[in-house]
Amino acid sequence: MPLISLRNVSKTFPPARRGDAPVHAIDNVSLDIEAGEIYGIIGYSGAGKSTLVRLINALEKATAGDIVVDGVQVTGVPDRQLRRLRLDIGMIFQQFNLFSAKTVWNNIAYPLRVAGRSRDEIAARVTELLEFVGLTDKASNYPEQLSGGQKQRVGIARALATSPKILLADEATSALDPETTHEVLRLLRRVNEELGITIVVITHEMDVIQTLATKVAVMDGGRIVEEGDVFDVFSDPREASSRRFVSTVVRGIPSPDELSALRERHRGRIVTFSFRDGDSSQASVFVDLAAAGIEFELVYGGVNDIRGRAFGHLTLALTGSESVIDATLQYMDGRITVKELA
Ligand SMILES: Nc1ncnc2c1ncn2[C@@H]1O[C@H](COP(=O)(O)OP(=O)(O)OP(=O)(O)O)[C@@H](O)[C@H]1O
Repeated sequence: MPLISLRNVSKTFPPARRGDAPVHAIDNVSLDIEAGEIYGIIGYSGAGKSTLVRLINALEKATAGDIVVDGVQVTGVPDRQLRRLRLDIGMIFQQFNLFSAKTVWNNIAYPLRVAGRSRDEIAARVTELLEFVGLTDKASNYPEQLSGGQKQRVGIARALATSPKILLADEATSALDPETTHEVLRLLRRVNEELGITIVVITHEMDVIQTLATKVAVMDGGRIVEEGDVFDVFSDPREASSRRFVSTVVRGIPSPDELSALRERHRGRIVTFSFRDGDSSQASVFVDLAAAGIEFELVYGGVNDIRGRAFGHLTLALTGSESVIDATLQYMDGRITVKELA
């Protein structure tokens, strides 16, 4: 059974002013997230990502549909049961949301105090968490004395305090520079691998999904337009909005404008060779072309790696005898995908 399951869930906000239309923030979304996954939700601002997550931890009530988290029906449960459910779900935020007047220690201890744990229990747990996030020496510092990356590590420790099964990360790295982002992503991966916690990552940054997630859903206008294994969505995005996101981190097939710029700078026929894990190696492209005596120049594209699986689109300018090029491309097509750009 999935750890998080949404069936035909919708959330409509009433209009802000009389006469305005209601906002369909979530529109008939169905989604399953299995225990142990790192599940990415990507989409532009306003796509409905935060609302989706707020529905999962019951900060918002769905207008329609069913949400089940860890076997508990979230929709329509009494408040007492919701409090228990929320202990099962930790959350981290873009702006960290730490208590500025509390030390690092007290920030992390806070949810344990709220949950009524004993002093000894709190001391042992906070010590353990500080060690896990590498901030033992900062226990008595205040948030303003920390860097952004350190603040987010405190946020993660606080979110983990009550040993939740699920961690929701809402744009958790969007306020951080690229290097600090990678440090936080590495920590999140440890949270998943070492503690077995299921993570739902909301972001508009495709590279966060590429380095962290195992599964991804692409949201647009309150709907999930594409969903699947990160490798599949990155290597072969089917929907236009997924293709736009993927193109921010993967150089695919050149756009018409890029193609005319390439034609100005390069002689020959412009051909894209696309390959995915499991296809015969991309090295064979160069071997086959060289064997046929065709000259080639790599003009666009690259090879991508997602968790050890490779895919890419290599666009080459080919020069040589027309008939030899035709025959060679025909021979190569089928073994890998060959597309001559018009
Ligand atoms: N409390 C609310 N009342 C009215 N409308 C809301 C409310 N919360 C969200 N919305 C609307 O719902 C839509 C989805 O918003 P949401 O914040 O979920 O998107 P998002 O993908 O998380 O965007 P962002 O990345 O900017 O946070 C938007 O049109 C937003 O204006």
